[in-house]
Amino acid sequence: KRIILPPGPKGNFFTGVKDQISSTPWKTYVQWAEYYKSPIISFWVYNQRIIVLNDHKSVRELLDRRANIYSDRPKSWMFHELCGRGKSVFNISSLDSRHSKYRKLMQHELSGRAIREYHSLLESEADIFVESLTKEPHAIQQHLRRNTAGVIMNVAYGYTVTENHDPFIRVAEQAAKISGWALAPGRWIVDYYPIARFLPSWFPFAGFKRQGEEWRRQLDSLLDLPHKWVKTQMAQGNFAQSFTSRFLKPNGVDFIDAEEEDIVKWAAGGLYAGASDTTVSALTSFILLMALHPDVQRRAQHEIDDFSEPGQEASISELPKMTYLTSIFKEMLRYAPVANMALAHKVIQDDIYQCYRIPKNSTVIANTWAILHDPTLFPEPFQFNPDRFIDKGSDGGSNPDPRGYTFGYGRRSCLQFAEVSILLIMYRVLSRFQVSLPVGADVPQVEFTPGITSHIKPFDVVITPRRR
Ligand code: HEM
Repeated sequence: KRIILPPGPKGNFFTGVKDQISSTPWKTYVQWAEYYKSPIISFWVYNQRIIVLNDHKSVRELLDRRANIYSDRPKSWMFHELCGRGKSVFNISSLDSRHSKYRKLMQHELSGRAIREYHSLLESEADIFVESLTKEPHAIQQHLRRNTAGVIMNVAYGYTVTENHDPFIRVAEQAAKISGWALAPGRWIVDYYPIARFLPSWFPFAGFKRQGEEWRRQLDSLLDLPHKWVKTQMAQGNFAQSFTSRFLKPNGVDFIDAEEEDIVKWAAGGLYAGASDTTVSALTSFILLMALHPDVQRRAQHEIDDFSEPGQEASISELPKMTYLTSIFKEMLRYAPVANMALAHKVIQDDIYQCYRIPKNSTVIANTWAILHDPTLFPEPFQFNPDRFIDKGSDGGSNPDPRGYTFGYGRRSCLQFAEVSILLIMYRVLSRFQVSLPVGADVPQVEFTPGITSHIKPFDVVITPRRR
């Protein structure tokens, strides 16, 4: 067979197909895949060759099985270089030795058995969440944000968030805002013509350079702030154990290597960035979907009631045994994917897949949304139906587990910690509250926001305490 590039639209000589991509690129890519009769498509955006994988087979084969060459990240010159974020957990090149060091540290602390260490923290933050929701049921978004930040700030720095307008949360939110501006696609000329980075800062068209330098200063100090706080607490002998403290003082001995300390600082910074918006998005979807599907909610509550006596809560380790609750969790991640296209990967050497040539340095995007809405994998994909994950035995069959897609791929995939923290809040909400639409309200259409992290567009729900 002739080895060719995957097919795709040609676009304009200077900008490629930039102007043909809608605000929901995952849908545009599905249309192109259908038009070109190939699940793998390729095109240019400015000077970047993009390859999009729209089916589960190519994603598994390339991003997972060939992870050794498909786990790099494409470079955003504005964010990585000018704003100095190239060392962040999400952006670091897979060829840099830091990449495997970050992953080892994070997996050691936040995957597998290690997660058990955090059960009591998760339980006490969930208690605070239930109490706040009982007092102010209309402020659900604030409580979800507070819960997510409370958990991750404690895990990363041993810092206890005491109020919704906590100063450390403001710091982290400011960093997230600046990152969003610096990463805005198509906004910075230097991302597409990297040679522009050599312009002197005073040059008339070099506003981006001055902006990058200013953001770099701000982001550096936002990253330093919580790290320095932990060090001060440790010096005073008055600190809670955390990801940072454990690595700064392993076995009670002071850490002295500046490079290793820098690695810990960046890894801890990555935890908040990874956890905050994603967890809030998943839990918001959960609340809205429960209001829209009272039958699903009722069935989950029956299951929960069978597991624990009235007035008692099941422990975290019992949650995975609740098969219907777990099915709701999977269906919510499938129906309303938090990250429709994960994060972009980059391939570091020329490769061949089927009859296609995948050139070195291409940006490779997994269209997670397309896979999770593929009717051959998930029949009636636009229906919210947790039953699809209940094992129906040899004749019924069930749909594949969406967690294999929604948390990303290969050597860039997410940490397991996300799962347990979300499942616990789902359980507590169903056990203690009733979620419904306001009386007499029309059933709203489910719509999604665009962006790297997608949310269901909010609508009014009523949350009332539930008696068991
Ligand atoms: C619903 C919740 C979450 C979802 C859907 C989610 C999804 C993702 C996705 C799609 C990626 C990118 C994978 C790729 O590039 O292939 C990722 C990476 C990552 N996530 Fe999550 N995430 C969630 C929660 C969390 C939480 C709670 C944490 C921290 C405790 C976290 C930390 C990370 C980290 C550190 C990475 C690393 C990436 C890298 O090596 O580049 N995430 N996640």
